[in-house]
Amino acid sequence: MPPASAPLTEKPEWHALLQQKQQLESVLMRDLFQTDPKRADRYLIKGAGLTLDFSRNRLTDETLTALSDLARACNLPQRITDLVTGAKVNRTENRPALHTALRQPAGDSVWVDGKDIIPEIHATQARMEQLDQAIQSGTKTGHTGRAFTDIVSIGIGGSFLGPKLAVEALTPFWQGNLRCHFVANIDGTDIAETLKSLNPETTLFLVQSKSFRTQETLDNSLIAREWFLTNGGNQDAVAHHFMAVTANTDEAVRFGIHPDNIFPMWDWVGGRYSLWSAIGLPIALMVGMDNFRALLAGAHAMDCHFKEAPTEQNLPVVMALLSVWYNNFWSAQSHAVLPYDEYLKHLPEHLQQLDMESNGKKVTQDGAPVDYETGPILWGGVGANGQHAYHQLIHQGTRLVPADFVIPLTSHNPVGHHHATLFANCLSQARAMMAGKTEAEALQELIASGLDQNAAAELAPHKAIPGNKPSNILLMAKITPETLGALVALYEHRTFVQSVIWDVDCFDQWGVELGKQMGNEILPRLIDNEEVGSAGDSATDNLVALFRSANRR
Ligand SMILES: O=P(O)(O)OC[C@H]1O[C@](O)(CO)[C@@H](O)[C@@H]1O
Repeated sequence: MPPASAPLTEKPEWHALLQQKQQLESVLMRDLFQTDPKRADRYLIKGAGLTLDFSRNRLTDETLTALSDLARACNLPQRITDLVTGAKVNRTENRPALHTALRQPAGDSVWVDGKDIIPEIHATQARMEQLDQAIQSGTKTGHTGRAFTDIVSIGIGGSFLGPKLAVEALTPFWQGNLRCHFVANIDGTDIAETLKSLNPETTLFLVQSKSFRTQETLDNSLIAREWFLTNGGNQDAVAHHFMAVTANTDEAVRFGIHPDNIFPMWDWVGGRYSLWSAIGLPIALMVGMDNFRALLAGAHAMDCHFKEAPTEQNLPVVMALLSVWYNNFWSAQSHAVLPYDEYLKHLPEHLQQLDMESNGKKVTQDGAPVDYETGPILWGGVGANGQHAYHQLIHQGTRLVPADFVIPLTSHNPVGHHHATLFANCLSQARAMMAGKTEAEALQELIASGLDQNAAAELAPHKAIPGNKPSNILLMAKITPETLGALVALYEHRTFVQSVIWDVDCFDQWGVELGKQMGNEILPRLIDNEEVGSAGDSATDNLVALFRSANRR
């Protein structure tokens, strides 16, 4: 028998799954439902306020057991313990990844380099609460004494996507009359358009950057400060209007942020896992600290479920194993996330960074090239709009696109029959993907509608839908801080479990760095007045020349 550390594709559990795939190739899900009336019940699992219906997948109990065996063979239980106890799971950066600690209650202990980090996390939350209360009560105002009306969060990547998702998703919980704006892009339009509607006297800027070295964030913050100074502000007043969240306090102070206005981040929090830290300030200020704590509590409930639930009842583990199943055994190239809730419209964007920056890797933890596919392309958008766009490809295209439908049972906006209609749309899409329509059924329908045999036979192949397309449905009672926290934590753990199976470091992102480095080399060639040498290739040089002539001053 190969040792436990055998490469993934040499493990017997991998081969068992290859056999499963062969057995299931000609099996139709619609038949599985027909022969097993308990299928829907068996594949409905719950945790942390979320319900996962994974019955519409190409699997049987045997497959599920084989997937669980693979997880055990990859040491998943130990790897989960390592994650939550602060082992250095980010091996290439020699760091723990302790986003779970950010949502642990006071009184718990998690140790990093001999120091319990929980007290510092809660002290930071207390500072966030003070700021929230001071803004709400009017004791913290702009430099002229006027109450803040607008918050501008300047950050990108993980310092942007998570807070933006949560602020939008929790719109029904917004307090007071504060408005929140996000600026991320280095396209000047982003900051310019945002500033147009703002009054410098009543605007608070949050510079959000773990490293405080990210060009987009620093350049946008400089423009914001310049705008503030040229529109009635002054150097002393900057301290009233600019705050930062960063792990690099020295740089933030050098930039001009007052030390009292800096909230800490820690190198043991990955950017894309950071909305639970002070990077979540825009959320806390918009929905209040009680709701922010409820968000943390929802995520913590999912952490407990993740640590404690048996593999086949464990929501993130099952979802991750299903992703591996389709990615590695059925050649699915992508995965769709389809939130059937307007408030969750930014979920796919956040998950794109979470999943693709984490698992877009091509070497194992030991640096050996993988001989299997790793992270799929994650995409999606809000339902039912997608039904009138890309669902056609899911139903009748040549590619296999497993999908997650995410839908609350009740709506914050119960207008007319809208929510029932939305729910019906969601169920019908999942059912159509699963059951499809055979050519014989299409033919029968066409003849019944009055078409003659020949015309019906001609049309039937176009109307036949193959079905057998897998999907999950994730439900929650309503979108609340708790259920949102659980949902986002669920996907974080799903991402981690996939990385454990694929044996990749899901907490680094070296690929992003090369583009940043090259960008820094190209920029002077675009803006310096004197002649510049080659950027290294003629294609880049040609376009540098075009840009220079178009922007000659
Ligand atoms: O918070 P920072 O340091 O500005 O980084 C922003 C983002 O840039 C990245 O390093 C690369 O995109 C992300 O991982 C991170 O969330």
